[in-house]
Amino acid sequence: MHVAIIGGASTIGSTVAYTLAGLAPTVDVSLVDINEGAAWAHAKDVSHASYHFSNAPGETVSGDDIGTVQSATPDDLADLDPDLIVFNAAAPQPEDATDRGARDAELDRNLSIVEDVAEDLRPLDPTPLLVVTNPIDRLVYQFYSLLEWPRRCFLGYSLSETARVADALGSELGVHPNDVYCPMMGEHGEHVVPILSRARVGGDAVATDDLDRDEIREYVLDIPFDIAKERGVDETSRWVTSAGVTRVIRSVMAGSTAGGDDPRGRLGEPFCLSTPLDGEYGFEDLALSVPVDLDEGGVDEIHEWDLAAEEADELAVAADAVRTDLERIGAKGYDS
Ligand SMILES: NC(=O)c1ccc[n+]([C@@H]2O[C@H](COP(=O)([O-])OP(=O)(O)OC[C@H]3O[C@@H](n4cnc5c(N)ncnc54)[C@H](O)[C@@H]3O)[C@@H](O)[C@H]2O)c1
Ligand SMILES: O=C(O)C[C@H](O)C(=O)O
Repeated sequence: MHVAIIGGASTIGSTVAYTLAGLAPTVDVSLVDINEGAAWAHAKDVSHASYHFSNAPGETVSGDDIGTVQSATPDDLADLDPDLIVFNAAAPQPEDATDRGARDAELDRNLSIVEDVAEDLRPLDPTPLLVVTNPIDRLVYQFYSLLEWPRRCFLGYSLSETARVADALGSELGVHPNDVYCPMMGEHGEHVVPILSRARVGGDAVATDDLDRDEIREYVLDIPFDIAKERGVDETSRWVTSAGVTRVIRSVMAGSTAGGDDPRGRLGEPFCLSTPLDGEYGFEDLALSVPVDLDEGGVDEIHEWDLAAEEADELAVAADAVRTDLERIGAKGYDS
C-alpha cells in the first residue's frame, strides 16, 4: 500500500510516517508538503528510523518488503498514484489556540488550503481521503463537494475521542482503559456524542446508570487542550492522533485483504469516522462521525444503530452545528 500524507512535514503528518514505519513497515509513504525541505528532512529521518525498527528482535520484514519513505510536492500527486491519502495540511495556528474553540477557528484559515489541494487531487482517480485537519466534519464535506468522488472515499479522523473516553470510563469503572469500548459519534468537537448505550468492557455491556455523562464528555473535550496548553500549539495531540490514523490505515489494509486480520481490531467492534451522510440517521448534505467498516475503497458500510433518546437528540444538535457552518461558507447544497 502507498499512503500519501499531504501536509507531510507537519507535526501530525511526520509522526504518522514514523508510526507507520514501526507498526506497518511494508507501507510506502510519501510526505507531500509545500515546505519541500522539511518534508525531505522528515522522510530521511524516518527512513533511518525504519532501519532500527526492522532490525529489532523478533522482526521479520526485511529488504525489498520494507516500505519506502520519500518526500514530494503537491505537483507530484498525480504521478504518485497513492492507494490512500491523509490530509493534514493546515495554516499555522496562533500561539493562543489552546482552548476548545480552536478547532472551529481553523475553518476559515484552512478552507483555501482545501480548495488548493482539491485542485491538486483532481487528476487522480477516486482514492480514500482521510481528513485530519480541523474542523474535520466541515472539511470532509467540502472535499466531497469539490472533488465529487464517491462519498465512500471521504473519511474524517475523530478516533482520538474513543481513546479519551476509554480513559475516563476506565477510571470510573476501575478497569484498564485499553479494554473499554465506547464509540463516539457526532462532531469532532463540542458536539461529540458518547454512545454509552453501546459501551463494553471485555465484550460485556457496561451499566451506565451511575455514570455522569456530562462529566465524561467534559473530560473528553478538555483533555487535548489541557495537553496543548502544556506543550504549545506546535505539539497538538501527536501521539494519540498518529496511533489512531495508523490504526485506520491498518483497518483499510485488513479490510482489503481476504482472510486477513479483523479490520475492527482486538475489540472486534466498529469505530466511528466522519463521512458524508445521505439519509443515514436522518441526515444528508453534511458529514458527521458514524460507525463504519472500511475496505480499500474507504467506507464499506455505515452501521445504523438504534440510539438512546438522548444520544439521538445530541446527534441532531451536532448536525445543526455542522449545517450552520456549511451554510455560512456556502458549501455545495447550501447556496443561497
Ligand atoms: N482530527 C484530529 O484528531 C486532529 C488531531 C491533531 C491535529 N489535528 C489538526 O491537524 C492539522 C495539522 O496540525 P499540525 O500541528 O500537524 O500542523 P503543522 O502546523 O505542524 O503543519 C501544517 C503543514 O501543512 C503544510 N501545508 C500548508 N498548506 C499546504 C498545501 N497547500 N499543500 C501541502 N502542504 C501544506 C505546511 O507546510 C505544514 O508543514 C490542524 O488542523 C490540527 O487542528 C487534528
Ligand atoms: O488540534 C487539536 O489539538 C485537537 C485535535 O482535534 C484533537 O482532538 O486532538
